[in-house]
Amino acid sequence: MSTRPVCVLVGAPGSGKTTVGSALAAALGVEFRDTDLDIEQLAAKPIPEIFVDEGEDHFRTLERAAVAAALASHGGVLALGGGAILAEENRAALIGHTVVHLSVQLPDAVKRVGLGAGRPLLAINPRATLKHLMEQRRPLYAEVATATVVTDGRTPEELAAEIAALLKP
Ligand SMILES: Nc1ncnc2c1ncn2[C@@H]1O[C@H](COP(=O)(O)OP(=O)(O)OP(=O)(O)O)[C@@H](O)[C@H]1O
Ligand SMILES: O=C(O)C1=C[C@@H](O)[C@@H](O)[C@H](O)C1
Ligand SMILES: [Mg+2]
Repeated sequence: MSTRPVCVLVGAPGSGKTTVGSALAAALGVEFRDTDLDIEQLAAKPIPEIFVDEGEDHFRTLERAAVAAALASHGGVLALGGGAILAEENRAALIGHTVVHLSVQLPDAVKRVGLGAGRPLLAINPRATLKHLMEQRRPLYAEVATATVVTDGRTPEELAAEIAALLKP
């Protein structure tokens, strides 16, 4: 039998995929994996450096490979990068998986992301760029999601408990 994630988390930057995903994995007693971290380990450098040195297209190529590998081999909670759903190949690969969309509105996303360093796509005019990214991607998150959890004003622990309850058969 092939291994598949118990849950895949998707959502905008700052939606809490990494934070809630770690808490959810701990609550379920399974491993947490994050394709952003997989890519950084494979490239042996942080994502902002990949964007600067090789460009976004190269990052997206690494990301498609990381998503396919993780979906095929990870049995725990899997967080995808915020832009992974842009690739049709990734959206198709998610069909048949349990995919939770962590939804967030702009005010909470801005508070959480902080509009500082570390997110290369938000380097210029961060608030307007984040707003645009979120509007462009909202239908794509909805397309792949089997459930949507509203995260605004809620703690990562509350959200992890809610998702754990959703996953119960
Ligand atoms: N529900 C929440 N309430 C308050 N703060 C949160 C919540 N979820 C995440 N945060 C905080 O927001 C910041 C961003 O969270 P996180 O890195 O988990 O987002 P992400 O969805 O993984 O983003 P990215 O797409 O950039 O990987 C972190 O500092 C985290 O502690
Ligand atoms: O929203 C995005 O496109 C990104 C989000 C992060 O998770 C990283 O995957 C990277 O910074 C790109
Ligand atoms: Mg993350």
